[in-house]
Amino acid sequence: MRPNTSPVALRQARQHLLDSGQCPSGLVDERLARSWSRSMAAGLLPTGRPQAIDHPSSGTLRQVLASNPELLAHSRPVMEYLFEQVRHSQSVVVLADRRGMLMHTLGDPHFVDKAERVALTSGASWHEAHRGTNAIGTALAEACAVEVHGGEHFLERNNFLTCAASPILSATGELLGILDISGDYRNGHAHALGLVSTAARMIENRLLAATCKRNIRLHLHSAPEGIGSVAEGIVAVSADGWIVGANRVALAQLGLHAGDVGATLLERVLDVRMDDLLSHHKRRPQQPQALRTLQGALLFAQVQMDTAWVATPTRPAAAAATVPQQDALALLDTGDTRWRAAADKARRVVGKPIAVLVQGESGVGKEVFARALHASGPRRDAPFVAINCAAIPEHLIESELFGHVAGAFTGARKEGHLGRLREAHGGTLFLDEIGDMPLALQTRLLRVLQERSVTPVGASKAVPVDFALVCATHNQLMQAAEQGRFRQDLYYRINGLTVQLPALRERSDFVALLQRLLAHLATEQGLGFEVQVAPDLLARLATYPWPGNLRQLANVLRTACAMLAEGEDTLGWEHMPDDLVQALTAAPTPTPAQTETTTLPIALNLQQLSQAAIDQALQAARGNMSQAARQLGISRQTLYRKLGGRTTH
Ligand SMILES: Nc1ncnc2c1ncn2[C@@H]1O[C@H](COP(=O)(O)OP(=O)(O)OP(=O)(O)O)[C@@H](O)[C@H]1O
Repeated sequence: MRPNTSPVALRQARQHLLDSGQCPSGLVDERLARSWSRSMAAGLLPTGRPQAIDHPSSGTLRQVLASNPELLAHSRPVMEYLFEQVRHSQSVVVLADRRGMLMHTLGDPHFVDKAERVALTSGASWHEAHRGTNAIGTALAEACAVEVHGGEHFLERNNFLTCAASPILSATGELLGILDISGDYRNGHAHALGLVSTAARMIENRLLAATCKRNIRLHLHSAPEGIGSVAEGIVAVSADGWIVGANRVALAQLGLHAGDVGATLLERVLDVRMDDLLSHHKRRPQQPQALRTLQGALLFAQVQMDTAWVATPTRPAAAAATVPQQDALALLDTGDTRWRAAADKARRVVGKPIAVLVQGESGVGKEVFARALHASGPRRDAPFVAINCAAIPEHLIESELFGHVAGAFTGARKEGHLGRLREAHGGTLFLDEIGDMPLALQTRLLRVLQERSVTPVGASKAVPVDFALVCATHNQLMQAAEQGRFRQDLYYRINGLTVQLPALRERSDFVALLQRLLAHLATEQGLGFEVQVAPDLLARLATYPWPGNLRQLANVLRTACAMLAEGEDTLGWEHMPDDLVQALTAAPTPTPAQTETTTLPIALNLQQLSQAAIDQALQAARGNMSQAARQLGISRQTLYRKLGGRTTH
């Protein structure tokens, strides 16, 4: 496995293996020792036969071939080229799937016993568990290129072979299969490992170009002449700048790992903006651009893209039109600093191709926020399409989102269905409770976001779509992604910018918010006067934890306003629902200041009341902030905020 394992050491190691059934330490390369150990753990004996497994039926083989069409199609021409290089060394060139099953072989294995020839035909398994250490099985197990010579094979019956194999990876780093050269160990090709590794790179590059044909591709090399060679890096980028595919060279050039694909913006690793990259390409399509990686290395880049795709108008006129700006978010701002910070952040990306993820507890106003964001941006005259991923039955989500052609499945609408994603074309798609989307649909959604096109259920052609994406979740998506319940690449994709909306109990603008809600309700219910709240009730409402957040508060106030009798303009305890009254009165006894019923303007009144309540709680808790906050029913942070510049002990 390693050229410097001496024949003597190998012989000793094999003897040890035969005598003791143990893998000797220190005599052979570590990778070989690991592989021998795995072979023994699989129940194989060096002098024994391969693990008895049936040669698969032709149906099973057909299935395996049918599930790897792209891999086979792009491997065949490269295998032919490779075979030409090794023709005189009596070798076969083999392609195996990701489980080690041979899918395609080239060359006549006359160096193999007649009885053994079947082992080198399509359908045979060269998984380590079946045939012990061998280049295909070990390359799969170690996920890297390996060479296995003669006596390094675990089974003695394979000691006449020399094999070199390299994994073939997808554009996103997934292991697709193994390319291998096997021959008689006395005639083995001196450069088999280099050849097979280069050929595997060629297949990977062809696959990348095919699977990412809808994306912008950057061919990278440290010298302009290197572009187009097998040593070039290739990175596929979506229209909004996300890296959606890369070959191994590109990963190394950009300092990335396979796991970063789908989760990294190009401009985070290359010092260039997408607009500049594309405008240079438009002006001088044949001339490579000199770029710097963020580590400072110089790379030349040549852009390639499918012109038919790029020429597709992706943004309808309505969205592109310059309409006077209006700041709908500002209309929701009632002074809370955390809410305002979230709005400021979101405002900066509105109109740009950056997905926004709104996080916050249920009822904090995530959808209201997303609508305001849409209304503040250049797409405001186009649709805002809201989908609650948790509310649609799982079996309907697919057609609901992606649409279907007429009669695509039993129960499908006769006339077909456009699908919510296409309804959002030009506008904003709001995916609420995105964390509840089934995993299979996450994969389809990711594809839509990468390719910017939708294939309706039952349709054969993709339709371009263009929308701004805003997602919302009340749970920790990052955690869900770490636990495998949510696709990490989708998580990074929808999380161009995260904004966290504070829970109502954490907000410092309760009174202003309440006044705005009351003003809104007064208009909604045609009251014709300003609604007040009795100060003792207000003091209680302000310190209540509001588990249902703004939704709960808005509902309570809506019902209360509707209950105001003729001539009444002040909400009191009698207008509150019984369960809320119970919860409010179960809280700590109000301070004397809180029980005052003056008719001072609400804001001033509350300020005085809450300062008095805070002072009293702090006194009772002897300055212990956590205890005081608990008593007041607010968070420690809120208490600190409410104290503002005041010093505490
Ligand atoms: N800024 C606001 N002004 C007035 N009412 C609001 C505001 N934000 C939210 N509400 C009220 O709260 C209700 C819930 O808001 P929204 O649906 O946006 O919350 P959400 O965080 O998306 O909830 P969920 O997580 O349950 O989907 C709204 O229907 C509205 O009555």
